[in-house]
Amino acid sequence: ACSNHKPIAANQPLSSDQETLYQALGGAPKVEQIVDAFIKNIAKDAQIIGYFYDANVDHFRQGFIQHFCEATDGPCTFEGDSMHDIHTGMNITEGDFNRVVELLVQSLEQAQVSYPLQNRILKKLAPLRTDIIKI
Ligand code: HEM
Repeated sequence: ACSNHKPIAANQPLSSDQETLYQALGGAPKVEQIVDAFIKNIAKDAQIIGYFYDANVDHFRQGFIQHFCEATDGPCTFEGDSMHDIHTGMNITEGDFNRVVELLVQSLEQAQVSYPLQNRILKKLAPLRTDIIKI
């Protein structure tokens, strides 16, 4: 009886209209796929790679995954410093910010994220612009 019912995990909402962006994307495996593609795209980009010259890639990967998870309403809390504190001092230009967003969009394409979900992600990240670029 009831074998047609999907089991409901304790941490999931009961109906799909409560689905978070994180869940719609496909959760942790998809976020990791996106972030790994993003890191490769940064590594290949002559305009941006210089910013990461002294960065610890494993630390960046963990932090970016956690931040992305929280930003998409996933079950995570970003434990790092504020976006402003992390990026201030890097003197990031508007053009370089835009380029990083482009590299992120490329990563979303590579991970086969649909356009509607891409737009929902960009909407979450757009407000961070003023925290990240140099004033
Ligand atoms: C929406 C845009 C962005 C988001 C959401 C974002 C988010 C993050 C996060 C979560 C971290 C890791 C913090 C940690 O756990 O320590 C980080 C680090 C970093 N970000 Fe961004 N970032 C953005 C844009 C940029 C841009 C435009 C640049 C440069 C052009 C940049 C350069 C860096 C660098 C170099 C680090 C590594 C710092 C280090 O570990 O030494 N970020 N960012």
